[in-house]
Amino acid sequence: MTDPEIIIIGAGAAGLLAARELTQAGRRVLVLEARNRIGGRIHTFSDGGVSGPTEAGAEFLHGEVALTRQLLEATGTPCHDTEGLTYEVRHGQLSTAETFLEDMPLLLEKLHQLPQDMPLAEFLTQYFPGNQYQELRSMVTSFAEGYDAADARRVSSFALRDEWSEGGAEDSPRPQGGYGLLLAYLAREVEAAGGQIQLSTVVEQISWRRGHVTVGCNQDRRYQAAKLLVTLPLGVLQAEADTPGHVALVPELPAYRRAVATLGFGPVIKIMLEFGTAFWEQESAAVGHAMPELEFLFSDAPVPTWWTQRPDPRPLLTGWLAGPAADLLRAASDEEILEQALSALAYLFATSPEFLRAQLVAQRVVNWGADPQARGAYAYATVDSEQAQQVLTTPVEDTLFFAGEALYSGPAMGTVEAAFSSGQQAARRLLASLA
Ligand SMILES: Cc1cc2nc3c(=O)[nH]c(=O)nc-3n(C[C@H](O)[C@H](O)[C@H](O)COP(=O)(O)OP(=O)(O)OC[C@H]3O[C@@H](n4cnc5c(N)ncnc54)[C@H](O)[C@@H]3O)c2cc1C
Ligand SMILES: NC(=O)Cc1c[nH]c2ccccc12
Repeated sequence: MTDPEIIIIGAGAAGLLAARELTQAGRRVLVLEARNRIGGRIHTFSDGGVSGPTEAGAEFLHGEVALTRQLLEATGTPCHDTEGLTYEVRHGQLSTAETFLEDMPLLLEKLHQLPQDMPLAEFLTQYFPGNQYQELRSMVTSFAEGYDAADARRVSSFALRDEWSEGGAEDSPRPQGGYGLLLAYLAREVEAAGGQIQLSTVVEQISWRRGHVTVGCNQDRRYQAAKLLVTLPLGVLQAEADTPGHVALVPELPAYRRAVATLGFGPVIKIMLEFGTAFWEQESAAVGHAMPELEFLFSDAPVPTWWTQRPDPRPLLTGWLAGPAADLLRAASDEEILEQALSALAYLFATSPEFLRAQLVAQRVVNWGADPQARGAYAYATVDSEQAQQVLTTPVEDTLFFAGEALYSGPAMGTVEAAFSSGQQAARRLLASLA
């Protein structure tokens, strides 16, 4: 390719959607991607002994997802609702969960009366004080930490109010065959329109002036263009100099870095365990707690959340640890995490880690907080998010543009749809600046 007009950093959902928009508008585009694969926080894998496509990152569709649905249609990918029973284990007691939180109506009522936004932890101490509400405070905090990967001391109460008013996680369809299919399709479209996607290219430095950028990468490679779209994950933009993943800006953009620090970005550890059989379906000599038709399992175990692939009968259990609890394990080895996961499962199913190990066919631990190209899983709103997003979505001198799930200001920040939508918006702004 002759020199590109536009460089895009990152071949995730935001970067690839933007690249398609720009190449199809006739622009010369070069996408630089650090990893040896496309997709970023979408990673559908089939290796390592699993019996089918398995999601290491994004897995579910959240709410209205117009752009995602268009891509599902274009690729002929059907979507399956999850189905089955939700169980709960607390203090060693197994039950089927009727409702997530009995006091949800009361919680929502207080949230809707709240005149001014504040972090969740502050809201709970102020509006639900004392011993009487101890259980409520702890359940609500665990939910925000465990689902939104948020720190309760920072996450916006208004954002949670809006999320919970919409019914939360009840419907969780999945693309059959995985999200990876959509990203592979986008990459094909980009290449068909003349765009280039270059893998294993780690951007280390962005030097810029109005109308010109030089991007310095590993192996002393340099690329130049008139405009740059940065889709680096928020965690990478938050990384300080001399920490893994850091990308230098020359000259620096202090107001942008401050905005980046204002937004929340939480870690997730996902543990995929495939077994010889779905041993949880019936009670046996080895398994004290059977959970027939298990879909979701919520608990007080150190790895608290688990799910199956129902309606797909594959004997795969996915463990999920997020927020401050995942933060504590950022530096832990995968083997340590696997051990914790197996001992959590032993408690939950009233069995032994040895029994579980003997049943294990394939395993994978993905510690997103420890990944230098992500440094976390997804963004959450803080009290000052809106202003910060306004700063970050304003192009710098019509030369530097930013996109990514964290910059999407609609109701589903932190999702694949948010990333697609933010990529599309940034591409359109960029095109307008070229007109
Ligand atoms: C465990 C997990 C579960 C999730 N579950 C869901 C879910 O169920 N549903 C949902 O909708 N969303 C989910 N999400 C969120 C969703 O995956 C993200 O919001 C979305 O994929 C982000 O896309 P993006 O393009 O903004 O960022 P990314 O996908 O992170 O793309 C950025 C790209 O930049 C690259 N990069 C980083 N550093 C450099 C560098 N120095 N040089 C060059 N390239 C670099 C990265 O490798 C990456 O490919 C989940 C995320 C995680 C981690
Ligand atoms: N299991 C999930 O879908 C987690 C998730 C991804 N992005 C989010 C945004 C908000 C809340 C949860 C999520």
